[in-house]
Amino acid sequence: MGNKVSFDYSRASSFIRDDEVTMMSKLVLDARDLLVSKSGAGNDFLGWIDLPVDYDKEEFGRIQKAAEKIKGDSDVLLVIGIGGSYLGARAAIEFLRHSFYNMVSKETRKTPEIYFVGNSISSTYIKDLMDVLDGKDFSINMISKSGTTTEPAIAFRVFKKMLEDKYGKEEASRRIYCTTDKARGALKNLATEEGYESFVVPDDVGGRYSVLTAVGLLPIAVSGADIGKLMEGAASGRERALNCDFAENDALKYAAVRNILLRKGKSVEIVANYEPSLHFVSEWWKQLYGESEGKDQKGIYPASVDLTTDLHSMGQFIQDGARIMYETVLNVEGSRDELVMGEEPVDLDGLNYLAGKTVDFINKSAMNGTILAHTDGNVPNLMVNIPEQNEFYLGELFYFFEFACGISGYVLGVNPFDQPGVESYKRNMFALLGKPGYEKEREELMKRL
Ligand SMILES: O=P(O)(O)OC[C@H]1O[C@](O)(CO)[C@@H](O)[C@@H]1O
Repeated sequence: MGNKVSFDYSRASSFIRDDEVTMMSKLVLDARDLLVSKSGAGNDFLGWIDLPVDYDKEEFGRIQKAAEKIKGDSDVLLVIGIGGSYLGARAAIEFLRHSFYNMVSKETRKTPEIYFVGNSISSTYIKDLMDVLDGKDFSINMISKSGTTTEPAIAFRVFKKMLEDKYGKEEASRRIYCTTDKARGALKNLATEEGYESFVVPDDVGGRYSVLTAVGLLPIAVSGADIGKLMEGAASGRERALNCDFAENDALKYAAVRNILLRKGKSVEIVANYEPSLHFVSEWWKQLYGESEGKDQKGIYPASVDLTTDLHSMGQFIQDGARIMYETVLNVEGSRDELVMGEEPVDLDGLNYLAGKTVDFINKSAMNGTILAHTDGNVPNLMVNIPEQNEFYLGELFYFFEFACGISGYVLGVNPFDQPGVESYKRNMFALLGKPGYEKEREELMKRL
């Protein structure tokens, strides 16, 4: 087991020549210069680069205090947000805490149940969540950088009313925590007006790069995870990303290799995990790379599978379908818990050959067998090794992917820090909903429906 998050592309060596890596390393090093000198496209949004070492300590303390208050007075925390305003927190909590976090008893867990809402527009989901809250003390962390996103705003209106009906306006206002812009937006205005405790999404940190701000840190702290260790891990990832030469720099190597593969026609990257608790790390990663690189009719389509689960569904396509993808395995080297297979006196299920083996050994054998099978099926394999599931390594992992993403976007020739494409659906939705100011668009769209 290693002692850091690391990247290994040795199993893709039959698809990538050393001289290709040497050539690409020059582009990648230029991209790093562009990024750290803050002279490239999107340079208003590079606050995440130094966050692990240069964050607001006063606010960090307030986050920890707020988390303690929520732990003390709430059975449930609702986290309202969408995209970068929820995926990092959800990824971290699922990665770090019990697989059945909300279901284990409060005595064992010692922290509130945590539910995520405002990441869809489903009335069924909202109503069902209201049932879950029945009779429980709860608080809300409303997270929106812009403060105007429709999905979380709808959920907030519903649950704010529920909170006010239950506790009265004054106590409700002490149970609402807003994470938003420091000065602008409807949510900031509301927070100021109602006196909600507020945390800041810095101007120069975009949503998908915001997990190490209050956006991620407050819910993660409420779950009982150590946010100090998370920042330490990110600082270690930053140190290596900024200062190591190419040969020792995993983030640069990952950015280089994925651009080499793209230029060979591999336009889909499938991130694969073998631990269900990494499902939302993949979801977080998909937003990071999808919004950063998918523009100007370019980019690698970021996809994900949970294995071995999806070997029984998507496995067929990966092994044998159109050869458009490469696979990046998130390999947790040391499993958190050990389970040894027992021996049965009569071997009716035919599993006695596994007696005495750990379930993790079986999982790793499935992983290694799959990697070789997929490689034989012409799917280049990349590995991101994670020594174990703790806060430190998660911090390193977040930073590794964020840094590599900025570099990779520059090598691709796009601005990795904007997302102009996400406005189109919003324009149409507002027009169809009859939002003032969208009358002309509405007329046009109605003719097409
Ligand atoms: O935090 P906000 O402003 O509500 O945005 C949420 C998400 O919506 C997007 O702006 C896309 O519409 C993402 O980039 C962002 O993470």
